[in-house]
Amino acid sequence: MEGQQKRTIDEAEPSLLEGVKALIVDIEGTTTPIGFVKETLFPYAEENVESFLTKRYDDEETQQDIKALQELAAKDKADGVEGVVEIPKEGSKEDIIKAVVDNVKWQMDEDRKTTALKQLQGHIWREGYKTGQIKAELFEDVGPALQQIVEEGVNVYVYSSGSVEAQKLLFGNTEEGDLLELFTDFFDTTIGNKKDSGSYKKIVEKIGVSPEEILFLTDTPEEATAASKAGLRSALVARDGNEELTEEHFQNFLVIESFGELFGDDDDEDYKRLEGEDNGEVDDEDEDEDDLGEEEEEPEDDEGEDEDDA
Ligand SMILES: CSCCC(=O)C(=O)COP(=O)(O)O
Ligand SMILES: [Mg+2]
Repeated sequence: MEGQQKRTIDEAEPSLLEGVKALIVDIEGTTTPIGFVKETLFPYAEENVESFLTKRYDDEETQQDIKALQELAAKDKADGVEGVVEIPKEGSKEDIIKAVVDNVKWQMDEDRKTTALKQLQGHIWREGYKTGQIKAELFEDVGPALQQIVEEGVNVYVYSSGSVEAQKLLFGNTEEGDLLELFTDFFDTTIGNKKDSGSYKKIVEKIGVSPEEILFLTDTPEEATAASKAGLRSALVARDGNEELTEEHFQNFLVIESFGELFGDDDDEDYKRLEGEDNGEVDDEDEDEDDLGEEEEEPEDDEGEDEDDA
């Protein structure tokens, strides 16, 4: 971000959460490193899709996943989508599985965010989380910040292209433990595309507060634009490993590098306590960095105002 005109939140500014009743967070690139999604989740789905389909072919859930992928492939073909891998509606189990696997690999190569692909991926990941092969990574500021936000009475929601089941698996199996209790509800592309403002209008109706009382955090400018068009507040999250934001994005949106920047002066210190930040002035003898659930003692001297560390 060197040389870019960043509209940061300086210490004199009020909390970005001022007047916010609901916070909606994106996952990939916002709460979770893109590297974890691309280097752990996606390879797991790709490597296991064939064995998963073979083992679970007759399950009702798998048959629904296959049907959704068949319908999508037929639609892609009719729409003239380049490179689409067709899936026959009928055929032997082996032929169908082969076509589905090829279609899934093609969609994943294109990083498509289709509901049909995302549903199947979630079902494949379930096994990986259950066996402990997958543990979800979060940026270190996320858990403590969300806990603080919930304690302040703000409801927290997720809106991701990953299926609701995949979202719950992720937040239920993080390296910091099960964080599901922090979230009020989850939304995925069954409500609509994340780049379509209509999706945010539907989410506003479901949440039941006015759009201007909702803050949406995402790494994707087109999603922030769509949310803003629906009347929500939105901010971009710039993380290591994310696509570079342009000068225009910095002009049009507030950009944060850590959820710690959401807090104003008043509650910043509470957040830092939860995060377990050691500024050299805290007696941390009994501190447990991983424990998001317990109150910790007040720092003896809390005048230090460190910058965030994203
Ligand atoms: C449970 S999220 C898995 C990651 C994923 O499949 C994805 O497409 C994430 O997209 P996002 O909308 O969270 O950026
Ligand atoms: Mg994202």
